[in-house]
Amino acid sequence: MAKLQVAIDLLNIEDAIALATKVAPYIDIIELGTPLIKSEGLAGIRKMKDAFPDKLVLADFKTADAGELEANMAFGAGADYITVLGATGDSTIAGAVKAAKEHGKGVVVDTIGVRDRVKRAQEAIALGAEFVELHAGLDEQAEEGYSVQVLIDEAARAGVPVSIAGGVNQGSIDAVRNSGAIIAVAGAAIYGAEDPAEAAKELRELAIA
Ligand SMILES: O=C([C@H](O)CO)[C@H](O)[C@H](O)COP(=O)(O)O
Repeated sequence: MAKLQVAIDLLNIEDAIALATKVAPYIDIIELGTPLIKSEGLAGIRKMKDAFPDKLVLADFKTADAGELEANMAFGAGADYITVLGATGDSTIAGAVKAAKEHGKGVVVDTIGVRDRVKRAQEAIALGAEFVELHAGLDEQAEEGYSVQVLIDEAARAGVPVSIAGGVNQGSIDAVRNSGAIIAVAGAAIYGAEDPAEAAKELRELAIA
């Protein structure tokens, strides 16, 4: 696996920066989760990028419309990546990709709510997305019978660059790596850990094992 991404689903940017400070040595991409962005806005993105100029910062906008406009907002605030929903129309993805090219940044297409994630991932890459996040969100994870294994199996079949997000932890990261995913995304496994730095270190070691 090439990279480890921490998804920060906290609501306060000071807490988020404090967490990122602890885990930064083990992390490649710092994600401001959707609730954090809704809480702190574009100023939160700017504060995070200013605190970590050498890290890639991902703004989890989950954009559903006005792709070019929202991507310009995220990149203008310092984000390196923006997420756009795969469930939305091709023109929204294409608009965000246009903005990304102008800024020298990247679009990540999030498969939340998409029925055929593999097919949509292939379409999103053809539209110019840098990679696709095969993602089961927090609500889907809470549904009975959910297992991250479904995403791992899809990553192995996708044939395009993907990350996996949706309950990735120390128990599953080995399989995530072997699936061919280029990025493992871990949220609760890090921010919910008693010792987030130790959790991130462990995930990093398992990710490159
Ligand atoms: O994107 C996420 C979710 O939609 C809330 O914003 C999570 O950050 C993502 O699912 C990763 O978090 P974990 O599932 O806790 O690893």
